[in-house]
Amino acid sequence: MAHVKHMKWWGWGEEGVHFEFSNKPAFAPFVKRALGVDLRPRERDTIDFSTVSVPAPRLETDLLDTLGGIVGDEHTSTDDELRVVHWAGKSVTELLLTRAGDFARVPDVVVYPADEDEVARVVALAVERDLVLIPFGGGTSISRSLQPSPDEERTIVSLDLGRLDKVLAIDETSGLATIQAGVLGPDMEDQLNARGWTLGHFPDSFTHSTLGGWAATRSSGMQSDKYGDIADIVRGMRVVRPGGTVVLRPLPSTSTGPSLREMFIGSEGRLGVITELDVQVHRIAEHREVIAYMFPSWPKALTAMHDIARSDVSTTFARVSDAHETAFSLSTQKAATSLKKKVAAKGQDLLWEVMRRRGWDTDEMCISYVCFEGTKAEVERRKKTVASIVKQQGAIVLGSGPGALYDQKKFDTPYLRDFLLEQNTIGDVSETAAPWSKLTTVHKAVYDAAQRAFDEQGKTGWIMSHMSHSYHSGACLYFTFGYEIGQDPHAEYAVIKSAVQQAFVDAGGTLSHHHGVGMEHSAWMEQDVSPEGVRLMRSLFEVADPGANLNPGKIVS
Ligand SMILES: Cc1cc2nc3c(=O)[nH]c(=O)nc-3n(C[C@H](O)[C@H](O)[C@H](O)COP(=O)(O)OP(=O)(O)OC[C@H]3O[C@@H](n4cnc5c(N)ncnc54)[C@H](O)[C@@H]3O)c2cc1C
Repeated sequence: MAHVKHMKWWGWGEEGVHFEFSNKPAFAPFVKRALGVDLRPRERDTIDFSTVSVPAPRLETDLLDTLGGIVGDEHTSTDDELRVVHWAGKSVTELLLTRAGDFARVPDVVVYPADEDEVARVVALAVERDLVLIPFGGGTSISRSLQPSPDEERTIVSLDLGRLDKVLAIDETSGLATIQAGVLGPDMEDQLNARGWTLGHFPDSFTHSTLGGWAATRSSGMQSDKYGDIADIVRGMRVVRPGGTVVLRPLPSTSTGPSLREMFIGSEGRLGVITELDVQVHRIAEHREVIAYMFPSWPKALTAMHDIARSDVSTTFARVSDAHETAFSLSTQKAATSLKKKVAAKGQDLLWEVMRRRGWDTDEMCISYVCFEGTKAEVERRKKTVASIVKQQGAIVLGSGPGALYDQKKFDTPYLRDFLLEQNTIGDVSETAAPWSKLTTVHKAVYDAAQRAFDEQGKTGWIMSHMSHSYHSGACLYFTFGYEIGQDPHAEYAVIKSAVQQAFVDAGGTLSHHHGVGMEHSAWMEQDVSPEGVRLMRSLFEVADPGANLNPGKIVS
């Protein structure tokens, strides 16, 4: 079998890695206060695969042989657990269905091509035999862009790109790297770092997602302020389609009609299989620091973030949590065990006391992290400018200690959702982007909508948010919400998630800044890009894929 790393079948990340709260004394009281839930110690470390039953593969034996003839028998599989690993991404809906073994339809076979030629032969076979082909990167989709339609009658092939995992070349003069699409984030960074380069693209899902997946979902990483979204980073690509391969050369810019590059970015497997990308890479920064600041209120914090974005200071990221998310962050602090940590904790208590004396309402304070990269001198200069901007809004500089901690913990949070599910509690996220002039309105509209949805269902719910990913004209607002699961998990989730999504578009935001559309968000597409926009997109998919063989039903139904 192909040596490709996969996440656990029942949740996020690696077996044996969990969110742990026993070493975080403020966490259980916080959850009780916010959600009314009494946390229990974790009862199990894994879920036994034999607790679920998987529909038998539906495929003709000659098809398995034919696929084996293309990629090698050892690179095809009809194994139940592997098919379940490939059946869906990691949205809450999918996690609930997976844990319950509620699989309407799973891929019938998983194939692992070794190169573009094998991908092309599998794509041609899919059209010839009328199969459904779903490209699979790391399986981290959070918008149901992998899950097959429940009533799909045809044989479903999951095309796992995991063996296409190499950095092929670096044009060191231009800072352009040619990289295969199936490489996982950490493997790619290792290969680039070994030659002194970085892509600088770090989504929260970085550890388990792939370059091809990022391009196919129009991803954005936490350092997009400096490195850009994936749409800015990708300069060229190769896309295998039923009729041939589209080759877009790496060009800094071009005026050759509507952009095919833009058309493939975000196409979620519906227009072909991305096999290779040319991406802008950067020399690893000489010096990097993340500095934390505390603001007295959300409006002041947002003003400071906007002032940073419109100043001439280049930050790698600038983000700020609202008061609810700040309270959550503080609740996840570990118990102070060493003398050094005890002194730091005492220092924090004293700082809060000083703030109260200054008239701060500590329930309203908002923590912010700003990252600086460059030479030591550049970083010092930028830190000074940002300090003067944030001080105009009354912020206190907390320094690099909390910033370093944030930097280390940034990829741990995804494990929290599985932990909460075990506690019969939903914790999920929805994100948007809006112009600076509308961010406050969007923030309030989402809070109000979520509260109404919680009230409607008699739930004690919690919502929190941060602002990140700044642009000249606006920024992303990222919301996390939670509540205890009741009688009908899917119906309750639909009400709350829909309320949040609808508030985005009603208040002037987009349905998603970086999670993509899939099946989860397609209901809002007409409101996002207009009915005529959806008609145009649908026509494109119909013409580009008349047999609906390529990941049908995603983005627009
Ligand atoms: C906990 C969590 C945190 C997340 N944080 C972020 C974040 O910070 N930023 C962000 O942008 N996203 C984030 N996501 C969403 C997700 O990680 C992204 O959508 C990511 O880009 C998906 O990459 P993947 O390799 O896992 O793709 P997959 O999930 O395997 O596939 C996603 C879609 O892309 C298609 N696809 C994959 N590879 C190819 C290919 N080579 N050619 C054509 N189509 C392809 C698939 O068919 C599918 O439609 C998060 C998700 C989770 C669960």
